[in-house]
Amino acid sequence: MEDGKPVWAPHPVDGFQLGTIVDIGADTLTIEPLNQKGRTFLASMSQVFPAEEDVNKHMEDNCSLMYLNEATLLNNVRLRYNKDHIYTYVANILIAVNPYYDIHKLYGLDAIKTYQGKSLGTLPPHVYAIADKAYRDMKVLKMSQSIIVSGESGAGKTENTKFVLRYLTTTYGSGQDIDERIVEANPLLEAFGNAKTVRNNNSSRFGKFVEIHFNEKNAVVGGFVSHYLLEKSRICMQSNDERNYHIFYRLCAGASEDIKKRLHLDSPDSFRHLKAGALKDPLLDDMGDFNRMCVAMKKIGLDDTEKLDLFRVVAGVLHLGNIDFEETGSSSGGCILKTQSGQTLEYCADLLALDPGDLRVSLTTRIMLTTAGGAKGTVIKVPLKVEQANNARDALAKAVYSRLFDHVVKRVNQCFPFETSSNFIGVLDIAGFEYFEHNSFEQFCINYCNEKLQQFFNERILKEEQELYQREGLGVNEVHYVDNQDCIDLVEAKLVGVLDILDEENRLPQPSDQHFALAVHSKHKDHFRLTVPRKSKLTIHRNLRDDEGFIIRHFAGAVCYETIRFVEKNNDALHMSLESLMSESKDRFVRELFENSIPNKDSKQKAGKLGFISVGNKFKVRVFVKV
Ligand SMILES: Nc1ncnc2c1ncn2[C@@H]1O[C@H](COP(=O)(O)OP(=O)(O)OP(=O)(O)O)[C@@H](O)[C@H]1O
Repeated sequence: MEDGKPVWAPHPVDGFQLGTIVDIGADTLTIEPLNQKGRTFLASMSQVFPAEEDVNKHMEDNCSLMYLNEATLLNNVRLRYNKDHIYTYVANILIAVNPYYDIHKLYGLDAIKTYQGKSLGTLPPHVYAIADKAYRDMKVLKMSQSIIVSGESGAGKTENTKFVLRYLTTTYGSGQDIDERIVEANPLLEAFGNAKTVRNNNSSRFGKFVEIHFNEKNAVVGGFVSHYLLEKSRICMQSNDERNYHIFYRLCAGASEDIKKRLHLDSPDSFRHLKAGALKDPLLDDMGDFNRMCVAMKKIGLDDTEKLDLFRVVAGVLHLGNIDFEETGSSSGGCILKTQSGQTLEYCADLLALDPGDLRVSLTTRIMLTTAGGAKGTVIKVPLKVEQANNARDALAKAVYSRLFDHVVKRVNQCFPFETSSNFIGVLDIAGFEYFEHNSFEQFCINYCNEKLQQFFNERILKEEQELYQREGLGVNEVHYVDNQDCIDLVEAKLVGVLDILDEENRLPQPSDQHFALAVHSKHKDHFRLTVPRKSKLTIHRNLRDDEGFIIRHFAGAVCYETIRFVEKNNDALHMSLESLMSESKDRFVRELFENSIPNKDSKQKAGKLGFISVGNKFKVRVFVKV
């Protein structure tokens, strides 16, 4: 940095501001802002960066900047964004800024044609250029390729994923309607897996990996979607200004009178699972979206019966949520259904083809199998308290809806079948690093996933590239980066990793979130990456006790996780009575949703308690085996 030349110095709102250095201290610099002469301030040396000669000139590739640092990168991206150039490269990585409006001709057919077969960098940065590079690499290297799309909620991940899919299927499709089906599958997935949140009114509440498969001639032959960690808590609870999954409101708004009658549907404010959140959003047109969704369903080959099956289960989940319980007042201490819930129970039983009596019993009692003594294997019905029955009702609603979502994904996959394929291009659309005021199990899994992606990035971009520079004797200065293996081990190591500690807790006769949090602290007392909430910089977290949470120092920052409900959220198993109730539904569609879900009978009898299916470990295996 030279005297008198502009530099970028920290700014509380804009990130950085231009100024000149007027004095140099031991570790600080005195800066005079260019637009506020005479109002100097001190800035730490490590936060002041050299600015480009011409701060108004932008580059298509950040690597072409004379000085590449955080401030010049941000300025370059901002200059370009202001001119509607939302894409910028950093070598072969693409940065995209969400414009929140349709930029004229940016994605049309002409643009698709322009990018076909063109090397990266020969045309303005574009998501199509990345898609084409993946295709050409697949063809030349004869190897499957993957594109990772990452960013915070609302950044534009899903939209860009869709552009990649559209580009590949339009450009390298086989001309059959399979190409169209791959694109048309999105509205269906979004109807069941997206919701309005405070950050995005069409937020994907699940991660997905979409594979486009190609034959030996490198033409599209089919596709396959894998999904990860649908946010189940949303089914029974939303914050004031958020909503449940789109399908619930669309069905209430758009179904014909006949269907509404058959499904006993009313307005959203008559359902407990909807009325806690925002019922409407001025930017969402539930009725129009319902009609568009039906068109998409038809295009991907769903007939009226299949459509009605989906709607029936959605309605069943809504009615289930309206069932209320009250204490019996008897010495058994159990509960019964409130009288006014009788009709709702009938509706629910009708829609899910269950025996109303069995549903009533399954919601208010829990079946236990004895494991010892003379009466080994005897069935005992344990009455549930009101709170336990509420939990059982909600657990059932979540289980039914998430099985339905699994089914939707499975059904979508049947729309673009392929027998064999030579290679695929995969697009991973998964939430970026998350840090809210309250962070729970979902944030924990997402941030663990991002920690793994960061490691992949470190290895692939920083380590391997630098090794290449060294081999070729380029004499490029070494770029230092923080190895995050210790953080990954903290989460996934066998037995002592947080995921295994949590599984261990779930297997205890009386698992508790508090015991789990304490076990995490005791197993990692002096771990650099882990500490207790009272060490947080934020008061809100400092108020948590040691048995209520932990802080993990991630690559992107420290996050305080509140461990309340970690144990519950980590268990995908339903109480045995509810599980068997569903798998004995008189309706084939409902029955099949619960097929293969009953854990091995012997293991259950051995355990003599509720089966356990680990959500955390399922997530760990599924995300990283695929990518
Ligand atoms: N390239 C784009 N052009 C125009 N609008 C866009 C573009 N990218 C995103 N948007 C707008 O921003 C909204 C949010 O984008 P998107 O749903 O892709 O975000 P996301 O990163 O996938 O968020 P989440 O993680 O919450 O699912 C879109 O519904 C769309 O209205």
